[in-house]
Amino acid sequence: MILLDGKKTSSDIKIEIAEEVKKIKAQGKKTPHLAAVLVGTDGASMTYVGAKVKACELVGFESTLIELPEDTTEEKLLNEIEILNIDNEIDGFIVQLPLPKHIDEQKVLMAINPDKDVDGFHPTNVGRMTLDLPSFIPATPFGIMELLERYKVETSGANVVVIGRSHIVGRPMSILMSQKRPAGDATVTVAHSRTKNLPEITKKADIIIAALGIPEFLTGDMVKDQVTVIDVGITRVDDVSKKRGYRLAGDVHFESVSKKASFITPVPGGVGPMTIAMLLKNTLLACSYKN
Ligand SMILES: Nc1nc2c(c(=O)[nH]1)N[C@@H](CN(C=O)c1ccc(C(=O)N[C@@H](CCC(=O)O)C(=O)O)cc1)CN2
Repeated sequence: MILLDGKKTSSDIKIEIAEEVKKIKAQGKKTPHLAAVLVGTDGASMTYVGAKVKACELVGFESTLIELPEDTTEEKLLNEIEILNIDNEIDGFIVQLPLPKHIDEQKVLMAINPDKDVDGFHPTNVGRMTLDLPSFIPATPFGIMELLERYKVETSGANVVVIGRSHIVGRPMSILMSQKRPAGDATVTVAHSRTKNLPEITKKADIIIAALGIPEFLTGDMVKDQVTVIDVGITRVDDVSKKRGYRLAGDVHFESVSKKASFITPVPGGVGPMTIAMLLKNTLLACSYKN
């Protein structure tokens, strides 16, 4: 079993990006600048936005963090987005999800200028990606594709099962893996909460992408030997034996599945860090349009 090491791979990518930034600065060109908008004080969201800001510092990007209170109105948030849309210093920005329930997420994401939408969530970028046109690819799917490619996992003609159909992971993954691209050309099945006899489907999969947000849902008896498993899930499960009072669990029961898998991502240290690295790659691309 080979571990698809997202922590090491994301570090390699950040080193590559840092080298690119040094060249950009040496040429007197604009330094990439990423902004992040955080609404509220959800612990996980604060961790992830903090990691994005720290990653920017590491590679030499400029970064701006806008923190708004939990009770921020939708109108106030939309105003902040419009300010970022017209600020030429900002190359790309993200609005950290999830948003508080009183705010319409889709309306907020559609307010982001597609040319600055480094999350790749705007319908324009989703449409462009679907039509094989240059676009920002959502960071988590982008990171999964990069992992599969760098570890040379065979995907052409493979039976891929994507479990979960979210707009930010499952849906784009199903599109990307079916496209003619490195780590693509697969035959894709999208499973979800309404899928019947899921174990019969997963047992036939060469590659499984688990992105449904149910801790340790996928177990060893649900997969075949030599399967490749990508665990997108990350749930904080109470665990008093841990310093932080919780442990991180993926959607995959690692102990039983890793006994059968040929490749598997760990949680933590798999897809998560890749999400951060690929967001930086999207920001570098956004900035390149100006340089
Ligand atoms: N605007 C966005 N919101 C959210 C996105 C996104 O891509 N754009 N994705 C997720 C959260 N996410 C990025 O924001 C994210 C999740 C996990 C990690 C990560 O590195 N996890 C570590 C463990 C971190 C911890 O200690 O909890 C790991 O898996 O090793 C990075 C980014 C939802 N929101």
